[in-house]
Amino acid sequence: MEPAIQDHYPDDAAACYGCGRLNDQGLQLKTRWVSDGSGETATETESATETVFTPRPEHTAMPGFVYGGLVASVIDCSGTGSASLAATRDRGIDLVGETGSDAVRFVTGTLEVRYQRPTPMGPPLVVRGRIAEVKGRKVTVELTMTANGETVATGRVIALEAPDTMRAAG
Ligand SMILES: CCCCCCCC/C=C\CCCCCCCC(=O)SCCNC(=O)CCNC(=O)[C@H](O)C(C)(C)COP(=O)(O)OP(=O)(O)OC[C@H]1O[C@@H](n2cnc3c(N)ncnc32)[C@H](O)[C@@H]1OP(=O)(O)O
Repeated sequence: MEPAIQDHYPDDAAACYGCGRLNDQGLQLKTRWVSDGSGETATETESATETVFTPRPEHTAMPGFVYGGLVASVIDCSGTGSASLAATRDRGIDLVGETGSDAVRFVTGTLEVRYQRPTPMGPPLVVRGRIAEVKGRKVTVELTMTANGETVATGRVIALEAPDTMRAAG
């Protein structure tokens, strides 16, 4: 399995509620390139990322259905994680070891979510991300969330490379 980008954020960038590996109360989302099964990472044009999360009872909107804010959170960090994967690969950085500090870090500039149908509570939510554009410090990612194979939400994240001043503030 491909490494999760969030396992390669340095400790001072690993507290995010959505995807920080050091946030015990958080969702601890993990985002990876989808490998094509051949052991090779897919090529630029066909590559996609994947983030999988199974909602918990406290993520309920109404009995049987997932809260939309949780859906947005999962799409959000899938987007920033995908942006980080893309920029890290573009710069030729290898992700090494179990945890590390080798990922390029991104924050959310814009988050758009379109709720296509009610999201059922129970099955894993699978988010596929496609890198639409890499432009300097800005990466645009288009995302689709499915549950039981049906699309429940689509989204777009414009992610910006985190300025050093943000890290100091954290
Ligand atoms: C907030 C604290 C975070 C601490 C992070 C510590 C470091 C660790 C980092 C990562 C670890 C993992 C964390 C995952 C995070 C999960 C998701 C979140 O919850 S993030 C929190 C919510 N987001 C914010 O609070 C951003 C608040 N906004 C800002 O700080 C700035 O607006 C920022 C950094 C996003 C952009 O400011 P500029 O000064 O870098 O950007 P300019 O140089 O003006 O523009 C560059 C290009 O980007 C576009 N751009 C700028 N802001 C945009 C925006 N908000 N939406 C879309 N495009 C934007 C511009 O139009 C320009 O595009 P053209 O090159 O002309 O094509």
